[in-house]
Amino acid sequence: MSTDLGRRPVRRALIGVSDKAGLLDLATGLHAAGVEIVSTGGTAKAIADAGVPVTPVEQVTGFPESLDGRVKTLHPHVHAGLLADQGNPDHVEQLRKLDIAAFDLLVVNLYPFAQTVASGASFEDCVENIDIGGPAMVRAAAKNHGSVAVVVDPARYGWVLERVADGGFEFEDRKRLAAQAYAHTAAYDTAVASWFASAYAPADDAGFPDFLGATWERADVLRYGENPHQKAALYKSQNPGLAHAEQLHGKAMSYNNYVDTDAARRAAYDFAEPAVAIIKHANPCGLAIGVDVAEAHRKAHACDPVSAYGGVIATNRPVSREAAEQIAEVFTEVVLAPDFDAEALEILQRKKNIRLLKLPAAPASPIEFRPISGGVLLQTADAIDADGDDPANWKLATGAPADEQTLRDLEFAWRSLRAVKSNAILLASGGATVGVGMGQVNRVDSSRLAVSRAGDRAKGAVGASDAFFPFPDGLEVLTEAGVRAIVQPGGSVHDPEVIAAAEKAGVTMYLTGTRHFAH
Ligand SMILES: NC(=O)c1ncn([C@@H]2O[C@H](COP(=O)(O)O)[C@@H](O)[C@H]2O)c1NC=O
Repeated sequence: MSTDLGRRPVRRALIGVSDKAGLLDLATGLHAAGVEIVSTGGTAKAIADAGVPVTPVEQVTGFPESLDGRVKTLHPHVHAGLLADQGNPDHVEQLRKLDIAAFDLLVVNLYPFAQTVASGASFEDCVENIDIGGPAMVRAAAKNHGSVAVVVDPARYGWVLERVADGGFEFEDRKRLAAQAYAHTAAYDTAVASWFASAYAPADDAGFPDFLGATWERADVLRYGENPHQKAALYKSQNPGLAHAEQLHGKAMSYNNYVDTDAARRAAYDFAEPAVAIIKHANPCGLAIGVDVAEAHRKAHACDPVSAYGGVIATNRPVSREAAEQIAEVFTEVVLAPDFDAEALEILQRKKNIRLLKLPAAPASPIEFRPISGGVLLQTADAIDADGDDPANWKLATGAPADEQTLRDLEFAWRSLRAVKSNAILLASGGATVGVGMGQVNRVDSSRLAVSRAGDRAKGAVGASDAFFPFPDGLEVLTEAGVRAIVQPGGSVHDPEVIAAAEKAGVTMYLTGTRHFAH
């Protein structure tokens, strides 16, 4: 039971920290407030070196720190001092008889396990960096939050000193600290368990581990969800990505802004050349590459200026003044970029309603998750690096080999398809989309949509299809509109008829052998 003992003064603190940042200020402040400090080896040394009195934990346990630090605090004199309920007279009496002094405050941060793994350290070094004694103390103190305040976050040290000076922690403070402490040890254990499971993932199960753990921390509560009657929040993981973007300007991001911006980020960051993606409802209404962001934006915007209104823009290069001036002319919800030139920022900041996000390019996660009811699906990410993504490996099924510019457009169209929800048909010209058909339940309708969006621009454009044409009809919609070269995976039982239709229309058609569905 955790008795509500109200505000409790801090008389005795136990400190054992791997990350020594802020330690000396904390120890100095605690000492000045009359708190007795007990510490583990390295921590005690750092405190003593700064001239602050400290009791080594060995003096409390009467046992030397041993086994290369594997046993320091794992002792009844420490754990009874952390677990005794000060509101329980029997506990207090037992401590007195055992001659054990209680702790009022525990400050711990754990061995840097995740950082050690990330550094590429050996398996043995990673194992050695699994903290055992630290989590045991944190969990003990958190359980006993009625009596003990537990601090795992160095960012809280200043607040800790304020509280100590103010007569101690309130019960509500200790409860909140305990919740944070359990979240901390849970995240730590999850990282260890996931790493271990991955290290021993059975090779005959394609390397998928038996256990998969992930933890998220709430970063924001959003105004509402996909619709105004839905509640929503943003949680961050440890992995890089949109959830970690820095917002430089504008109103708070909405749920739909996040969904669209993530789609835009994925589309734009797929290209090596300066690229701009304009996204509405998670699909591109314009995608283009150019010599710079401004040109790419002009071309992407021209694809479908009507739909681009209220869109979300992502680019893979810093936004220039010229690009910012263009963007400022169109009502835009979000602009995401690795950076913004100073003048660009000034121009866009004049727009009250635009949100500006800065997010450096980071390697895309090699694994994709999709929650389903009762579980989650995992797959390796659909990167553009399969053999079939290299035009050198494409098979010319019919027509004359494409000239250099046409081949470049086909390659652009093929790469851009990944950003389009299936069934995807994409028409492109000069490194820009000119008509996109997406999200239809058959390929003919997607073809019609792409052609109708492109209008006259379909004539002479190239076309790409994310999966094979099951019948000639979809392809014929494109060729009748004047599309002159097509790239598609091939592989339908009706390929001969599809190829014959392309031949009859006199177009060039390449088969990639690779498919890029995105549902
Ligand atoms: N084994 C133990 O009894 C033990 N007790 C505390 N620790 C950890 O030792 C670190 C502090 O050690 P030092 O003060 O020696 O730098 C902290 O990260 C703490 O979580 C321990 N180390 C690992 O398990």
